[in-house]
Amino acid sequence: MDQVKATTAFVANSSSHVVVDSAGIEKAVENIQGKIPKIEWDFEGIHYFDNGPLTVQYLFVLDTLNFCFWPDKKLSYDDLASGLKEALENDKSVFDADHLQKFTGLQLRNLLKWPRPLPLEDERIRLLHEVGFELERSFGGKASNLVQSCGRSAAKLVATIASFRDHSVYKGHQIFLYKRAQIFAADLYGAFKGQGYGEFNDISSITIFADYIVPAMLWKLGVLKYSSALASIIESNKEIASGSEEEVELRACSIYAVEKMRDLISVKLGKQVLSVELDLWLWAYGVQNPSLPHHRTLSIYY
Ligand SMILES: Nc1nc2c(c(CN[C@H]3C=C[C@H](O)[C@@H]3O)cn2[C@@H]2O[C@H](COP(=O)(O)O)[C@@H](O)[C@H]2O)c(=O)[nH]1
Repeated sequence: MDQVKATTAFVANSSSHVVVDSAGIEKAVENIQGKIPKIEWDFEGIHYFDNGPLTVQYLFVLDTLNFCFWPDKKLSYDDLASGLKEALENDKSVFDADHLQKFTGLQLRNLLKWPRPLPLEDERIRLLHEVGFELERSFGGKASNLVQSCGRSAAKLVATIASFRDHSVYKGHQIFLYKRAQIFAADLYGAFKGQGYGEFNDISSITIFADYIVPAMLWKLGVLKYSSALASIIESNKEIASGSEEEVELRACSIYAVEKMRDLISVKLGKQVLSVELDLWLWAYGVQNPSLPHHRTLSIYY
């Protein structure tokens, strides 16, 4: 994902609200002491897994909907994953491409057993329809065919589903962040343990997935520093507009900072680590620390 790495580096070098702190990176890497805590994919025990194509369909639907939970104080990513899992266990055809194209908001809510409208529910439905349509049109209805068409390249997979168009224009430059597209590749890699549908020759090209948890964790570690104006917006839970300089900097600087951490780990500790591993570690700690303040943006990307 050279595009993601190059354009987020541009943001980190031009930023006004967020600073990637080299001393913070050095300290964080020193503290790791060569032992990045190994977090298992599905450490939460919430995901569907049958080692076959239906798991790929599940992960594709999951990552189609993997954004914006915070506006509902009770809703979390876990509710989405476990709701989709249960629905699939009850009806193996629930995520067939023709069904995806017909979903209504009420059906999705019922399927997740959620008593009120989901945040950005109309967008969630629009995306399900779009994904169902594209799967049927180009991949015989199956996400597993889409994955196979990419010949074990995570970068090609991300490019193919760049319909999860996650990019912004920042100071006149187009910036690529591709959170849900990259996390789909990482979910396959994690769920299938790097084998079968999860085998990629270029998994090291994937960056972290810039959501609202990882930046908060990097800030807590001292790797990211905020301007005082931005710090007070985040602390007071004030919304930050999607595509604003602040929002792009938070996400892009997170990606850049973790790539720098990888470089430093390689130089100092002689270890090659994947961004996927660093992401899961940072995310798992962040998500288990609900008092950690995070930025709030209404977004279909994360
Ligand atoms: N960077 C990054 N962000 C991730 C994930 C995951 C889940 N990945 C699965 C992979 C292995 C594990 O077993 C996980 O189950 C979700 N998110 C994001 O978090 C936010 C939800 O937070 P809250 O509202 O508190 O539930 C929301 O933006 C969501 O998109 C990740 O791995 N990395």
